[in-house]
Amino acid sequence: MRQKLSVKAPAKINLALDVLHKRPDGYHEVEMIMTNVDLADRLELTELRRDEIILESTSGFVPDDQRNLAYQAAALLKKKYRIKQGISIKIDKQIPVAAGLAGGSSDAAAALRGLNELWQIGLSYDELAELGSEIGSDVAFCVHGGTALAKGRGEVIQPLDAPPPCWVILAKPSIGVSTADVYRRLRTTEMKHPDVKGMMRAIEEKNYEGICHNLGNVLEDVTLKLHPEVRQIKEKMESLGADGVLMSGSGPTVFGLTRHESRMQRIYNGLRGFCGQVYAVRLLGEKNP
Ligand SMILES: C[C@](O)(CO)[C@H](O)COP(=O)(O)OP(=O)(O)OC[C@H]1O[C@@H](n2ccc(N)nc2=O)[C@H](O)[C@@H]1O
Ligand SMILES: Nc1ncnc2c1ncn2[C@@H]1O[C@H](COP(=O)(O)OP(=O)(O)OP(=O)(O)O)[C@@H](O)[C@H]1O
Repeated sequence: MRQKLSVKAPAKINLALDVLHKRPDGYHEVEMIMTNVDLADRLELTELRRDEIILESTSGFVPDDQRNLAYQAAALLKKKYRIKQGISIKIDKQIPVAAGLAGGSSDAAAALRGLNELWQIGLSYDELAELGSEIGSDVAFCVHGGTALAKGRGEVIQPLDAPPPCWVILAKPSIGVSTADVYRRLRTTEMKHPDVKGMMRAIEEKNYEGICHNLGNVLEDVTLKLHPEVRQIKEKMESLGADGVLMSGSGPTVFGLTRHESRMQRIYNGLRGFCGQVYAVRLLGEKNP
């Protein structure tokens, strides 16, 4: 019987994103607080007799070859651990692409976790995260999942407690944003830094109001200037009564927080039709099993 495994790949949002400086290697030194939400892709991994990697996805927007980050994860493990078995990766894509929600990174991380188990390689999450950061800066967080402070270029992970439960409304306009372009346009001397320590304290104290108060992302201004429709979505979400509103990552997805189901419904309904894709999901916040 061929071995099969199904792995979940949840999206992330950045509750806080600060950039300290640009590094000599071209990356930016960051301090970010990331957490998972229950919008997820699902990867079905099936062993193949032939030594090859086959990738399919339900989305027309993602590559199905070595450009796919989940393909790169499988290729990396095969090369490093001299795995001779082939693998079929089927991605049921639910996370919008190029959205600031780390869809590709989470698929890569899920492939690493799943193949580590399927091929019985025996790596720890720390080891998988280190490998994953060769693929992208967000992959390390996605290997661990849950809620974490990420430093370095995003690959140095310090786990945090889960924030208190709440609804997260995600709104993505019908544009894609290039992360590299947003970082390139960032002027590190003109930034309003978010209070990352304040956010960590609020999470530790399970202080929902404190979390809403400390939301901040230095990349937001860059993307808002490039795409005024992102600002319109922010303003709309605020006027519909979200307690805190912020752009995730390099955007363009904007998220809003509320604890009340009736208000979640109001925000969700108010945004549908106004904006490309809208989701109402829960904060996950807990680490991957
Ligand atoms: C915006 C965030 O998603 C927030 O979580 C991440 O910082 C970006 O993570 P990512 O998409 O996994 O990023 P990568 O694929 O590693 O890098 C894409 C590009 O973004 C820029 N980049 C990324 C991370 C970082 N700390 N500094 C950077 O300057 C680099 O130009 C890089 O070429
Ligand atoms: N499995 C994948 N899922 C989505 N995109 C992928 C995948 N593999 C490669 N890509 C490519 O990566 C690019 C960015 O996609 P992704 O959805 O990961 O962006 P993102 O949500 O902005 O990521 P981040 O928040 O980490 O910056 C897309 O243009 C896509 O072509």
